[in-house]
Amino acid sequence: MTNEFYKTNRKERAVENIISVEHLCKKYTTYKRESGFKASVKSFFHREKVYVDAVKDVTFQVKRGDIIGILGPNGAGKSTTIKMLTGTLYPTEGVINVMGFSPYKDRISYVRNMGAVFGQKSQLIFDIPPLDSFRMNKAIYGIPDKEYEETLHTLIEILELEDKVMRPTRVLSLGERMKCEFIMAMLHNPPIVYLDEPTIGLDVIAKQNIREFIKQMNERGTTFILTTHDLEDVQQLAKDVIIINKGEKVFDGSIADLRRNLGNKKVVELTVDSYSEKGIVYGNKNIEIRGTTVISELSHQKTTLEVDTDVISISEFMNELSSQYAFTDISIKELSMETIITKIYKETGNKE
Ligand SMILES: Nc1ncnc2c1ncn2[C@@H]1O[C@H](COP(=O)(O)OP(=O)(O)OP(=O)(O)O)[C@@H](O)[C@H]1O
Repeated sequence: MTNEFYKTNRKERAVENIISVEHLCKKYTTYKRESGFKASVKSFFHREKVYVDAVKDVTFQVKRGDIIGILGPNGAGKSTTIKMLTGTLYPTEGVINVMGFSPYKDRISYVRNMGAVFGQKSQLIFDIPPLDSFRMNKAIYGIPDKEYEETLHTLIEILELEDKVMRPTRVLSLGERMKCEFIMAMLHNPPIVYLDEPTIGLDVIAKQNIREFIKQMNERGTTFILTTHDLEDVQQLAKDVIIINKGEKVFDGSIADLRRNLGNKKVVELTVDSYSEKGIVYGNKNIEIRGTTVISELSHQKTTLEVDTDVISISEFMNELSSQYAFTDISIKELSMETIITKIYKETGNKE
């Protein structure tokens, strides 16, 4: 399977592009440093340059009102892409157009139109209550009093933070703090909000609260660009996904497209009767049903199979299975998102 295989483009919808990225590249320049005192002294006089192609010729568009998930393994170039979109890094090559702004060149006017939440970097001041940090942003963005009061009231209510925003930030839980980060990013009511790992380190309930908030804000019109390693974030939120691997875009489309591109596969979990003469023999990987492969054997009796439904229909598979083997339980599921993403990372990460 070639990388081209994944490059199905998202269908054009009859709404305007809010972000247009053309042939974006970022090359970092660093210096090689060897360890030891002698090498340190030497590097003072001569430093060998090292180039890192973090983003290579990436092109995509985002429609107003979308939630786009940017996925990729560690070091793929996601944060670099987000930093170029927010204007904190300049591209080495290529063009970014966000609502007519060039993020890096028009930084001052652009920041009024976008917000950003970085899961690993706080915008709140630790020793003062979030409310004071919010007031600081009110002043920075020049938000009129009435608008500020209304937006703040709405955000505090949706995020259920009424009794929290007056306590010092340092005493808040991670989940409460993350909700306050969202208020910081959204007080000036930006049409676009960038989220870099917004649910990192949160418990399942806090994650769910944040996801519900993002959904509500999206229904009110905010466009979100989200990078995450949490596939549940993507499944629950993202309308479309862009996958980057080794700096290159390797997929751009919906989650349904992603499944289709991998072929129509189902995962079958079988529990076999170990006492039956017809039972699948433990350790036997040669299940002789066409389009079927054993992907794992959890125990003596539990086996997981992958069935390619382009080769054999599920009813044919069931007929063959029951004529050849005895089983006591069966479940048939879609390929998990994790399996799909792992396959894509592997298949697109191996080339040089
Ligand atoms: N300032 C920098 N100087 C040199 N190389 C850098 C710099 N920042 C990032 N890189 C390199 O660029 C590549 C892409 O990094 P980036 O942080 O964009 O990846 P990522 O997809 O966000 O990864 P992760 O999921 O681990 O956060 C990596 O190889 C990284 O080591």
